[in-house]
Amino acid sequence: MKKELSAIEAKFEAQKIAFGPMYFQAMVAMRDLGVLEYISSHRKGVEIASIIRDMDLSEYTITLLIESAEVLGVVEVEGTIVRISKIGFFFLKDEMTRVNTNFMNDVCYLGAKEMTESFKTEKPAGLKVLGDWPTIYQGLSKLPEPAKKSWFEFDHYYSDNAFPEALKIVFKKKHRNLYDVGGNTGKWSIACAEFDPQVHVTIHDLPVQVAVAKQNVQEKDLSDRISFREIDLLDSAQKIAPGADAIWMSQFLDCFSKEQILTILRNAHQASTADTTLYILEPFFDNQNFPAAQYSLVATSLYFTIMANGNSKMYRLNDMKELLDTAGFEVVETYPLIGDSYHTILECKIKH
Ligand SMILES: C[S@@+](CC[C@H](N)C(=O)[O-])C[C@H]1O[C@@H](n2cnc3c(N)ncnc32)[C@H](O)[C@@H]1O
Repeated sequence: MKKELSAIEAKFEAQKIAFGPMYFQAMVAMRDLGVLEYISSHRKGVEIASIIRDMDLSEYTITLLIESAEVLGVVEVEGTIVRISKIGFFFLKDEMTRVNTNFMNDVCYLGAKEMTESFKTEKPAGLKVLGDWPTIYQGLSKLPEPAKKSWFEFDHYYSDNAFPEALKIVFKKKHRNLYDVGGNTGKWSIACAEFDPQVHVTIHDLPVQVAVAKQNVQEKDLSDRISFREIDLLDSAQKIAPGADAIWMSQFLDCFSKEQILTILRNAHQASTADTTLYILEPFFDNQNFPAAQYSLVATSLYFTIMANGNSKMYRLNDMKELLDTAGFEVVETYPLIGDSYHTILECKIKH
């Protein structure tokens, strides 16, 4: 059973919420000013006076950053010596933490102030700080820097980890014709074309994204193996064409509300026969091995609220299975937490 907190402990926890954004920015500053790296490079610890002497920063800056980091457990201070802690090491060196921090800072931070408004209107009220689009998807390829770099690093970090194992799973079957729905920059489609020399892939995405994917495919000299379909899958009049052996949706359905997911799955259903396999790759937040994964995925849902479209989120595994069932699909195989990733693949067929 969870230990009950004393009133003093609970009040302290509440302050962590109250001041969280300030500490977050202090750690970003400490990282970006190079102070954390400097401390980390002295593994046994370093005199605070030496940091002030060696770095082109004031005593005020160094001492306040160290005081903030000590509160968070990012550094340990003993007398006049400071050293990096295990938490500090992960904040500085761990790739997932770096990608998440930059995503929060460059894409989400300014817009997060519009959280209440976003929930009230179910619109991404924070998105206006990046551009004037109804959802972030119309603006992805035109995001201002550094938001664009951080958005794509975040998206690719998670899907890239899943792709090597996913390729082995998908190509256990021979697929001649594969649709990559929400194909984004074309990474998965290119990986498929390189993995199986006989497969033909069609990227389905919004026009702005298709333009970027086309360029990437041309650069890889794969234009005869990868085609494009400009499509807005929120418009149920725009039908997915029949003829696919496999329909692939990776980190795609979490971009939509449950009602919208049903519309999209029904669209996939009308394009499917008994020979079509639908693959869904998603990081479901309730089947993760590590608490850091669930914590990150729920925060990602809040990004969808304020910046992406105001009504989508990361889902539970069973939510997705129920939506698939309602749309007329059965899950024939579940591949949980494939490879070194947070993703599960649901392999689906139409119900007879
Ligand atoms: C989070 S990205 C996933 C990218 C890729 N599949 C991956 O796993 O990295 C979602 C993709 O869905 C596309 N998308 C969003 N709304 C869409 C819509 N209404 N119709 C078609 N594609 C859409 C976006 O443009 C984007 O490329």
